[in-house]
Amino acid sequence: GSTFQNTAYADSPFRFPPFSSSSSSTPSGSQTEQSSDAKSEPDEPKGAGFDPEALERGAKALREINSSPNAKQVFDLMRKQEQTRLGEIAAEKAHYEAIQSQIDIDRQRKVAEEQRNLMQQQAQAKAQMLRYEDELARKRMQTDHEAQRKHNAELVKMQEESSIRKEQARRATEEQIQAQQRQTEKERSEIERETIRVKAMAEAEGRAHEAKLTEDHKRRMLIERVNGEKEKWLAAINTTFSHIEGGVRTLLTDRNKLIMTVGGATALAAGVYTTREGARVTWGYINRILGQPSLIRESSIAKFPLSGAISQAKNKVLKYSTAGAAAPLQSQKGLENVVLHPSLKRRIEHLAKATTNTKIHQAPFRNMLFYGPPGTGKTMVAREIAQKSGLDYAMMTGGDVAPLGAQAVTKIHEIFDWSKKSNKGLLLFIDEADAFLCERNSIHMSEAQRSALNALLFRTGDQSRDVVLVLATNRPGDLDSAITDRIDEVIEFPLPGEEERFKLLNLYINKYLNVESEGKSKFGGLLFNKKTQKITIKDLSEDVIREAAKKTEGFSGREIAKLVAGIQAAVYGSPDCTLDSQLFKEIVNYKVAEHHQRMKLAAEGGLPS
Ligand SMILES: Nc1ncnc2c1ncn2[C@@H]1O[C@H](COP(=O)(O)OP(=O)(O)OP(=O)(O)O)[C@@H](O)[C@H]1O
Repeated sequence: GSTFQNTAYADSPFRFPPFSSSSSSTPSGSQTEQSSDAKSEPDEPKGAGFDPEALERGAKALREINSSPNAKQVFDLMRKQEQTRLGEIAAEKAHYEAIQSQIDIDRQRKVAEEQRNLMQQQAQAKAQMLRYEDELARKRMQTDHEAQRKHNAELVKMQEESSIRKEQARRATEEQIQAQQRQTEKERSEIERETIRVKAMAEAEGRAHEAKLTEDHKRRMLIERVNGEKEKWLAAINTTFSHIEGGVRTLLTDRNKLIMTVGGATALAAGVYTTREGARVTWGYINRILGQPSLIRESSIAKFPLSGAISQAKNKVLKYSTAGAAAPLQSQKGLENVVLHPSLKRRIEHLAKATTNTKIHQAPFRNMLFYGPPGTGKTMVAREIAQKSGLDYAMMTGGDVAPLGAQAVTKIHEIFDWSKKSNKGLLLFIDEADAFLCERNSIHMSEAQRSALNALLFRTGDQSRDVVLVLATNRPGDLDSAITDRIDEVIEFPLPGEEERFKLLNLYINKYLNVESEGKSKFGGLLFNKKTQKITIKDLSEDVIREAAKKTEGFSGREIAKLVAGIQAAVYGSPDCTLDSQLFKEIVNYKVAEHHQRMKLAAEGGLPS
C-alpha cells in the first residue's frame, strides 16, 4: 500500500507526502525544504513524531487545487492515474499470481522431485535391504554349510576313531586269541609229551614186566626140568647103585655080566655128557633172547642162534659163489622201495656205499642225522642203508628212555655192550631223538634223562668202528649241541614233490593192488592180490594218477601209502572188487579233504599234524 502511494505520488504533479515518517518517501521537490527545515531544527529527533508540515502542505495544495480552474482536470488526471495505477496493480497481481503459480508449479515439481527422490531412495533402500537380506541369507547358508561340514568332519573323525578303536579292539582280541592258542598249543604239546612219556613208560614197564615174567617162567621151567632130571638121575643112580651092588656081587661071580656093566656105564657117561651140552645150548638160547636190550624195539640181529648160524652160512656160500664180491647181496640192489627226490636218493646211495667201504676198510663209521616231517621215510632209509651196507640194524625210540628213570643209564650201556655181539657192525637208529637227546639244560629234562644222555655221549665220544649212530627227529634244533657235534652227515627229508608223489602212488598201487603181476598194460585187466582175490582195474590211466599226485600236495609218504591202502579197502568193500577211475578219484578227493581238515584242526590246536 505504501509503495503504491509513493509511486502514485511520485508520478503525480501533486505530490502528497505519505503519512510515514521515512525521509526517503519524501518527494524530491520538497527535499530542499525539508533539508532546510531539518537544518533549521537540528535539535528535533528524526521520526520521533508526527510531522505536521506535510499535512499542512497537503492541505495547502488541496486548497490550491480547489481554488484552481484545472481542478477538475487534475481530478480526472488523478482518476486516470489511479485507474492506470489499478491496471498496473492488476497486472502486477496477475504477474504475482503467475509467479505464485510458477512457485506452486515449482513447489509441486519439487515435491514430485522429492517424492521421486524419496521413491528412488526407498527403492534403493529396498534393493539394499534385499541385497542385505540376500547377503545375510548367503552368510547364514555359508555358516550352516560350514557348521554342517564341521559336523560331517566330526562325524567322519568319530567314525574313523570308532573304526580305529574297533580295529584296535579286534587286534587285541586276535592277539588274545593267538596267545590263548599258543598257550593251548603249549599245553597240548606238554600233555602230548606227557602222554607219550606215560605211554612209553607204561609200554616199557609192560615190556620189562613181560620180559621178567617170561624170564621167571623160563627159569622156573628150567629149574623144574633140571630138578626133574636130577630126581630122575638120582633115582636112576640109586637104582643103578642098587643094581651095581647086586651086579657087583653078580659080576664078581659072572664074567659076562661084568662086560655088560662096563658097556652100560660108558653109555651112561655119554648120556650125561649129551644132557649137559643140551642144557648149555638151551641156556645160550635163553640168554640170547633175554640178552636183547629192552630198549631195542626192532633189530636185524637173529634171535635164534641156529637161524643166525644158518643165515651166516648162507651168506658165506653166497659170498663165495659171487666170485669174491666184497659186499653182501643186498648192497647190489638200489633203494627201489623208497621214493625220494633224485638228488636226495643219490646222496643216500652214496652214503650207503661209503658206509660199506668204511666197514671193509675198518675205518670209523660216520654218524648221521635225519630230520623232516613225520612219515617222509627216515626209518625206511636207515633200514635200507643198513641193508645196503651189510650192517645189522637196531631201532630204538627216544621216548622209551625217560620212563626207565634211573635204569636208563644201564640200558644205554647194555645197548652198546650188546652191539658188540654183532660181528657185522650195527646201525643204531634212534627215532624221536629229540625226546631223549634234547638240550641238557632244558627244564623238562629229568636227572635220569640227563645221565642217560651223558652215557650215550660217553659211549659215542670216540669215533666208533662198531656202531653207526643214526638219529631221526622232527625238531633238529632241540638236540643237545654235544650230540650235533657227533654228527657227520645231516640230511633233510622234505615232503614229497609232485613227481615223487606220482612215483609213490605207482609204487603203492603196485604193492597193494598187485598190479604188475598180470596184464599187458600196466593198469588194466584182471589182477590178483596175494590172497588171490580177484581185483579188476578199469580205466586207471596215468593221467588220473598224475591228477591225484597234483591234488595230494602236502601229503607225506605215509599218507600216500595210507591213501592207496584206503583204495584197496574200498575195492574189497565193493561187490565186484572193481577199481575204476571214478572210485579212485572219489577216494583221492575224500582223502584230500580229510587231509585239509586234519591240517586245519592241527593249526587250531585240535589234532597233532
Ligand atoms: N619216501 C618214501 N618212499 C616210500 N614209502 C614211504 C616214503 N616215506 C614214507 N613212506 C611210507 O610211510 C611209512 C612210514 O615211513 P617212515 O617210518 O620211514 O617215516 P619216518 O620219517 O621215519 O616217520 P616218523 O618220523 O613218524 O617215524 C613207510 O612204511 C612207507 O610205507
